[in-house]
Amino acid sequence: MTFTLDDLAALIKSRRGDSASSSYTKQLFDAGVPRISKKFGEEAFEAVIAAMEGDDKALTSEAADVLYHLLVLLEARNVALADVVAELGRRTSQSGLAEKAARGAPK
Ligand SMILES: N=c1c2ncn([C@@H]3O[C@H](COP(=O)(O)OP(=O)(O)OP(=O)(O)O)[C@@H](O)[C@H]3O)c2ncn1[C@@H]1O[C@H](COP(=O)(O)O)[C@@H](O)[C@H]1O
Repeated sequence: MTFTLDDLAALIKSRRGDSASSSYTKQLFDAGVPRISKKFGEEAFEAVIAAMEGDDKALTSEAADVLYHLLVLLEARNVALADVVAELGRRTSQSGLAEKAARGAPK
């Protein structure tokens, strides 16, 4: 079975109401949006460093950290992953229309 970002988002959501303090995710929620945002920024910076150094193994690992912390941040702000994906979908269809217009296709 394939593991998806939706699966991870659901797992993160379930940790929010968890009473187990051993959960890193729960600790992040308890620390609040500023702390989660800072972690997200740090992980993004580490991904940038890995990319600049051409270290693809490290980039893969840091990218996983980035995605995980982004999902925690979205959940903390009650922004649904589905809404982010829908926004990406809108941009894709808009760029599709722009490409057709550039080729002179009728709208
Ligand atoms: N995908 C992740 C994931 N990626 C990264 N991390 C944690 O993010 C942290 C990364 O921060 P750092 O590398 O800076 O490590 P650190 O120094 O310990 O962190 P800080 O002291 O700076 O907070 C580490 O503690 C990692 O364990 C994650 N923690 C959890 N998950 C997922 O969330 C699920 C639930 O985890 P728990 O909430 O811990 O049960 C897990 O099963 C995983 O699927």
